[in-house]
Amino acid sequence: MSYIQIKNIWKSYGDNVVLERLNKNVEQGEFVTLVGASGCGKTTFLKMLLGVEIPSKGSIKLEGQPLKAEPDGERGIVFQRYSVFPHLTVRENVLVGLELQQSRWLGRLFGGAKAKALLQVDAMLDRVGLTPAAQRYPHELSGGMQQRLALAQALVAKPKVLLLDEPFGALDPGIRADMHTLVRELWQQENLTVFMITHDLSEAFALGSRLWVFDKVRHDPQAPNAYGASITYDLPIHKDNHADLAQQLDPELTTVRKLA
Ligand SMILES: Nc1ncnc2c1ncn2[C@@H]1O[C@H](COP(=O)(O)OP(=O)(O)OP(=O)(O)O)[C@@H](O)[C@H]1O
Repeated sequence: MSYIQIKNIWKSYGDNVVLERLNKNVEQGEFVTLVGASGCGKTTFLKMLLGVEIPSKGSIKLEGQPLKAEPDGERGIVFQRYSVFPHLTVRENVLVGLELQQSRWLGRLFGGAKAKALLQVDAMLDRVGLTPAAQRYPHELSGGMQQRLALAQALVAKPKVLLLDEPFGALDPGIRADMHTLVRELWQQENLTVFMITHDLSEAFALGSRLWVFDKVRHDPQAPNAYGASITYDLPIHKDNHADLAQQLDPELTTVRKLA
């Protein structure tokens, strides 16, 4: 049995069919990179994996169990546009990641539980290199530091699945390279299963172990919303096949570039 089983997923909003006929199995520890034209439903797919969107049809199973209809500690997410609590320090923001998981109803931890949580928070800040900035507020951080904080917040609750929605899209190339190294380390050390949306194919090749291209296979010019996107390519990524992949993906590459 595969770790994640995606069976005949469809997603519509009213008459707008966004995704159709998604059927995939993913094993634990895979790093799946998702590319496709803007608006084709990649974020919607990630939200279904997170549990904040429900498929219109079909099922997603994690370790054989249907996904819970709301996010839980099993899955952590990082968005491109970072959204943390501006009035909380870096350390407090990461603590929130644990409090939301461990104290569902109260949303706060106290006493011994809080002291224990803070040890985890400090260890996580150390992993992402933010210990010196622990007492700073988000507006005092650079873009790269903000994304490190977003990663720390998503990972502190020890999720098994990490969902990344263009997490590095707004970063300068040098900072991006640092973030790639960090994400690779965290992926390998924590044995995470990762899904990452990107508009940058070289980033997809550099980080992923598998590439999915989302695209529409059916079009009706009279009714552009009648058909959704499917996964049209599912390709293994190896260190030495990037050039071959780029060649195979030429039409998509153009689309992705045009719309990025
Ligand atoms: N809550 C919603 N209600 C109605 N329509 C929605 C909702 N969320 C997304 N959509 C629609 O679903 C389609 C897919 O959106 P989505 O954000 O998943 O695309 P995407 O591939 O991630 O795009 P991008 O690459 O630009 O981020 C769009 O047409 C969008 O307008």
